[in-house]
Amino acid sequence: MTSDAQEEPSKPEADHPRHLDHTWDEARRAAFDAAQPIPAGPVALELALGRKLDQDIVALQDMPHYASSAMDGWAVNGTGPWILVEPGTPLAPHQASPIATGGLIPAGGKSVLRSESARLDRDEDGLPILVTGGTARPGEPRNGQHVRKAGEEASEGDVLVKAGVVLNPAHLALAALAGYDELVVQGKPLVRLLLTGSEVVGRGVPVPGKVRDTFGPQLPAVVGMLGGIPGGQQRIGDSYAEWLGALEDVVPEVPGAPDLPADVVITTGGTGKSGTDHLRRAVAELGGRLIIDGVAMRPGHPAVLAELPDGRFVLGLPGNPLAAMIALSTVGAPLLSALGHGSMPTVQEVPCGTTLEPEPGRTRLMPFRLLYGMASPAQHTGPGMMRGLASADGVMVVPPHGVKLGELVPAFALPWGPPIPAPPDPNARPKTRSAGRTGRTAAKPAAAGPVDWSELLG
Ligand SMILES: Nc1nc2c(c(=O)[nH]1)N[C@H]1C(S)=C(S)[C@@H](COP(=O)(O)OP(=O)(O)OC[C@H]3O[C@@H](n4cnc5c(N)ncnc54)[C@H](O)[C@@H]3O)O[C@H]1N2
Ligand code: MOO
Repeated sequence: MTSDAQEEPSKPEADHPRHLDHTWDEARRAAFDAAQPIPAGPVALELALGRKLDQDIVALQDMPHYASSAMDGWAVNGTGPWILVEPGTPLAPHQASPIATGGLIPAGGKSVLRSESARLDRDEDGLPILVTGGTARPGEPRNGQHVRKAGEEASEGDVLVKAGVVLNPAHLALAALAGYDELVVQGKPLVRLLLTGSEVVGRGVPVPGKVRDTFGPQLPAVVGMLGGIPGGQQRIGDSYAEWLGALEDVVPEVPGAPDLPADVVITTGGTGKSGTDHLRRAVAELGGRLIIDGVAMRPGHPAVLAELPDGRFVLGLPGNPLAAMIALSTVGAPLLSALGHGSMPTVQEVPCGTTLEPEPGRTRLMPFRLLYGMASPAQHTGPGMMRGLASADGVMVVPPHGVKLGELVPAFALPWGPPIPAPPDPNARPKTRSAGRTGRTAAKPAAAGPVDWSELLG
């Protein structure tokens, strides 16, 4: 937030009750525990892609539900020559009527003669008749030939897709074929974005004092990757009235967004404690409760999680771009996972490629790059930067007591990146050299311990 945006009287930090920040682990746990899985419900077919089916898709009737022609040609009864009758009229033996692919086989129709196997002729009285010809093979049309029988794909009541399946495009097509307009799927959180800051511009190269919005282009995608449904974004300036109005409005009019209340509102900016940072005050005025108010970590320290009386969660991400993504990974990922029936996002271990000195009282979240299997802190990872994260392989969770070169350090993968490879098993026996390989020079002696490669990162 810029100082020219200060409309409200300054509220000194002393006005806010002091509390102890959550540790990084506590914050994750608190966010996960605060949420109940969203119950299953019906969603329109076109919105069901990627959702987990909660109720079997059952054939509502035989599929196909009527016998139809598989070819353009003639529906016929019995053997030819056939007398022509109007399409759709019941066919007596030796009668035929024109039919198109997919057309309903008329009563009495036993088979379909393809147009290229048929020829129109005249009988001795000069009346039009249909005879086989062209490409017709002997015996064509056999009984039932080129007829798609009713119930050939499924009988009424058959299970077409079992509950628990994650719906792909073909499932949706199958459900449509079966006549469904909606499917009952497992709950998933709808997430609206409230991007704040009068200095933030949405397009072009910003002039001094203005910054280009980093959240609009990335947050909807990341919300989706973390198991949420992106539900549109609103932009407001820095006044308290705008903050309060936007949080009060349960179903704001946002172009292209669903006409539904959000489960989570993610705000960006305004998490500080100056007079121009309004998140906490707006939450309090709306009768909400703070679940997390600061995390003992860097960056992302001022992250906030609150719950409003109507059940909406408000996740307050700091305005600094990297700090926001770290806060989203720490608090948002467990929250969205819990709301969407998921488990606590995994944290694994990776060998650290450098020594990181202690920093008592806070966990450092450091984007890293893997070099020779070891995590080396990325460059350009100031709270307002994105360059380091953009090329990172994951984020190290460096404990307050630091970590030594070669030690395992907790780490998590990026929502858009591949999993972090498992560290080598220290109990695995070293591979023996093949006895057949002779005449090679001896390998260089291995380094006594791990090597700090972090200087190589540009
Ligand atoms: N006196 C103190 N000042 C600050 C403290 C502190 O403890 N005492 N904490 C710092 C930390 S840490 C962080 S993080 C930020 C939190 O800032 P806010 O959440 O209040 O956000 P703003 O002040 O509105 O903006 C901060 C920064 O981010 C830029 N910004 C905002 N929105 C966007 C966007 N959509 N795209 C790109 N950049 C954005 C904004 O221009 C500011 O530069 O507070 C520190 N200050
Ligand atoms: O969250 Mo702030 O740096 O810790 O940018």
